[in-house]
Amino acid sequence: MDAVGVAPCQALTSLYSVIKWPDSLSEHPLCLSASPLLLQHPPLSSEPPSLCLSPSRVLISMANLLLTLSLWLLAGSHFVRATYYRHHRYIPHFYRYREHTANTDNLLPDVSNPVPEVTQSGGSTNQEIPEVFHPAPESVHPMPEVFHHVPEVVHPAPESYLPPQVHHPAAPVPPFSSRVFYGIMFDAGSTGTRIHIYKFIQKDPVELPVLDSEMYHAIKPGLSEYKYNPEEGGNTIRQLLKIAKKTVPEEEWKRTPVVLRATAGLRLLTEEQAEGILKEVREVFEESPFYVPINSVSIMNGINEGVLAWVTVNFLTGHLYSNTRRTVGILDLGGGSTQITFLPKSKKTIETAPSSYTARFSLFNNTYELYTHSYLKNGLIAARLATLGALGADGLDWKVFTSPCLPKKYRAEVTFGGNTYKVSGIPDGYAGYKLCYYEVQRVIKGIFHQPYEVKGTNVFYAFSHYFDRANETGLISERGGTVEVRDFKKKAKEVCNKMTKYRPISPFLCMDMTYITCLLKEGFGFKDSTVLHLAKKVNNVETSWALGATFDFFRNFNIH
Ligand SMILES: Nc1nc2c(ncn2[C@@H]2O[C@H](COP(=O)(O)OP(=O)(O)O)[C@@H](O)[C@H]2O)c(=O)[nH]1
Repeated sequence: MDAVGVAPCQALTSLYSVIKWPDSLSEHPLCLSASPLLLQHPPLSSEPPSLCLSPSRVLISMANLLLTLSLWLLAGSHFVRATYYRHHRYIPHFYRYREHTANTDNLLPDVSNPVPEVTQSGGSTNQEIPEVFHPAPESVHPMPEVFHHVPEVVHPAPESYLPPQVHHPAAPVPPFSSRVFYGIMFDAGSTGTRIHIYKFIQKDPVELPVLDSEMYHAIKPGLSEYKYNPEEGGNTIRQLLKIAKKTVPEEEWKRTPVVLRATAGLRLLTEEQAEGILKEVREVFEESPFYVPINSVSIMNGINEGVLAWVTVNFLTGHLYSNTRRTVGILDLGGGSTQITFLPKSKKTIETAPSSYTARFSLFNNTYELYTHSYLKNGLIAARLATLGALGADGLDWKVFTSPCLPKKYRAEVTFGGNTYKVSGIPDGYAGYKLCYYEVQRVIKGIFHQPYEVKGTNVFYAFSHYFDRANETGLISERGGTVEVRDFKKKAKEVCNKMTKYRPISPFLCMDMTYITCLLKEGFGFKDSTVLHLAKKVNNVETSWALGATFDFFRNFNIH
């Protein structure tokens, strides 16, 4: 024992000499039986294989043991600390360590943190609704909460996608485990009601969902035709909901929002008539198995109609959130109203526009100020009636409205907005492009504002009736294409001067093509050489405000 345990402590004897041990301990030796293991070792002395120490030696040994232990502990702690700093001396590790501490304590990010706003808004506003859309290029929008990658199916372009803020706290929350969710948007237009069922995929819980596909179906006539019979109108919605039930898997119904936005058709009705229809739609929605959010059924204003169509088209063409901020303008020719929307390159465009012709909204952390306007009663069908002098002439059931834009022998009844009008060509008079142009001019002149920039290099996408008429007259195929404004004029002349040939397509073709020509040239002020991209779909998704409205539902763009 001396050699093994006590000897190393000899140097510390002076330390122990100051300790006064109790007398009793100094009189009785303490014995520890040697374990079998110890017995295997050769004895260090001739003493028996047990360890007996006098009390004073026991005390000294215990003190030595304690001292040895504390020395080892002291050395150990120095070693550990030295190892820790060696390991964490690199700045990134150090910061990581600090961040971890902050998170553990549930602290808010430091005020000086360069990204707290995004982090906070992403965290608080998007808890309930999935942000639908794109991945932004990292260099520009590193915050995943804000943007999304463009769905591959829909967007071959590398640009990113949208993300507004959620203003629907009551909406159901797809859990992160769910990889697919849906949104149903009804477009209640003046000439028909359409259902758009969007399927989104949450590919990664960190990334924002992406648009996977769209199911589209249309039904005629529009809800405004049911102003005297809202229940019948409700039945058209029921029919379209059946398609939704077939498209959306049953287990998703309860959390799939169903929304309807009405446009010009309902805007043109009296408040009472429109409300009667909307109330009926709400009831139909309530009896459906889908999620019915607050404000799920309403009339959309013209500004939103233009802006949300712009969002759709720029999303589908990959222009949203691109580094260049290059975007395309949109031209939408509905039945009751027509919209023009674009992002001006020149400040003068906004400065010279009436204040109600501009709209601001936020998207991808950017604020856009667009030139946008919706001309009510200047949609293609409303314009037909206006050209004939029939629009608003309710109660004149006996009157036949005539026009040189119609085939001379044509006679028919036309229904729009729940009213029926008798129309005809001029049997003994003249018909043709020039006379027709003169007639349609009256519907446009003095009404349209020509934006400062429209004669410039902006690229415009035109759809709805622009597409339909260009397709019917052979200007473009079903797949779409580009035309110059002068192509509409050329084709209008041809159609008007050969009315018999084109009558089977539509007796209104001359009037429609002439109206489109006049609208583009004298209404908006486009040059003959302006190139228009005509598209019904882009990447298999309908070019309509409906997709933009779905995004706006999930994340409020705050359009104002
Ligand atoms: N393919 C397609 N065409 C549409 C869609 N929405 C509107 N349209 C076209 O636009 C035309 C008139 O739109 P409508 O909504 O009735 O007119 P509005 O009420 O004045 O906006 C329709 O006849 C269609 O040709 C859509 O989602 N897909």
